[in-house]
Amino acid sequence: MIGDFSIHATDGQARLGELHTAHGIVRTPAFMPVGTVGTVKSLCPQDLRDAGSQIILGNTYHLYLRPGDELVARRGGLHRFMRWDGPILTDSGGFQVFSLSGLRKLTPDGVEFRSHIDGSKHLFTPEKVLDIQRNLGSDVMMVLDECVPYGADHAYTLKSLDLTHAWAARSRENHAPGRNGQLLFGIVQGGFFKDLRERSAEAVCSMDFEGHAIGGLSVGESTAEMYDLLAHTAPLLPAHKPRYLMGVGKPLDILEGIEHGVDMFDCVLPTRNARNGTLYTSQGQVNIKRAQYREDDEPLDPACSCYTCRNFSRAYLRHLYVAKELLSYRLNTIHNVRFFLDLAAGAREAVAHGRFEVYKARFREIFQPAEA
Ligand SMILES: Cc1ccc(CCc2c3nc[nH]c3cc3c(=O)[nH]c(N)nc23)cc1
Ligand SMILES: [Zn+2]
Repeated sequence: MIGDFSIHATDGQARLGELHTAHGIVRTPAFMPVGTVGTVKSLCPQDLRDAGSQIILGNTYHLYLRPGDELVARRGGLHRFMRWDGPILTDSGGFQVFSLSGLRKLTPDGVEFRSHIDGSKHLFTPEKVLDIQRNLGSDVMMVLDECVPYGADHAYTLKSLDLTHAWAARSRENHAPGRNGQLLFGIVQGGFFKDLRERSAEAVCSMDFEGHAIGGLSVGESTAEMYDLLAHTAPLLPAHKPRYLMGVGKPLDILEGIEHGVDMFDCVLPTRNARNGTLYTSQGQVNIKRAQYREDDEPLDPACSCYTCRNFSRAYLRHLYVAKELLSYRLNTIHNVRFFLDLAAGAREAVAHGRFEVYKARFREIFQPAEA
């Protein structure tokens, strides 16, 4: 049934699961490529399918401002508009307001902000952002929350929880479980305070959401801080529902999350870094602009079977990047998205066979080789 989450194997806290959505089953642990204005930059839907994408992220904030969620609804919803027939998860937009919009104001009713496109004034309330996500036709919707800025003190973070929890309750009230097959996930906040993380998990996980996200991480903190709060917070979320770690992360961060029982991940790294020539391979990171690749006939990653690695040399990829050719974006993004999707697919395989620890250790060797 839509919304069902079943666990098929476990390996320590790591689990192999399946989330049933209106547009298909998501096998977890899953990596979700980040789409912004109705596209995963430079990729077409077929590229996404070829790379193994199951579920992609759509951006509520951007689509609301342009072309408008009501226009998308009139065009049949985001799936039809962008020709992606798999599951789509959309964020509530509050986080994007704080990272993109200049003028914004937090009020008990919602977030007031000015469009970064034309300066027009807008108000995101818990109910409004659900109307937008319903218009987009998202399969998994997120509640409006306040992502507390890194470094906020205990008092501010505590006060912010009152708002975030009140908004979560209003969101659940506004969208009944199973409505139109669109799932609603709650978001746990609490900053970097373990007592507030417990308080938020207690409050949010008692509101009968179909899944729970860990918010407020990947906001500029150190890896050690992120891992510490992750280890503390993940087990507080009910094990029988999907756990989504928002905005995470680098390959090793995703594996750390899986080890602690997280099921869903999103990160802009594969797409953003593809555009600045930072490529992820089975031999570590490759900065394709480096002179050492000028005459390198080898594929970017001999262990990768993506279109880019099957057809082009590092020399050609470097040339495209240096020449600022549009094809550079596309070939680099095809590879990086495939790398992150293969990382998740390999993790599912490893958990299924009780070999996750070895799998994680292999990647640590690649991306964080032990000091020689
Ligand atoms: C299209 C899209 C882009 C990005 C996201 C996740 C964006 C994101 C975070 N990214 C890094 N850290 C993050 C924390 C939060 C958070 O606490 N709350 C919300 N609602 N989103 C977050 C979702 C969808
Ligand atoms: Zn490749």
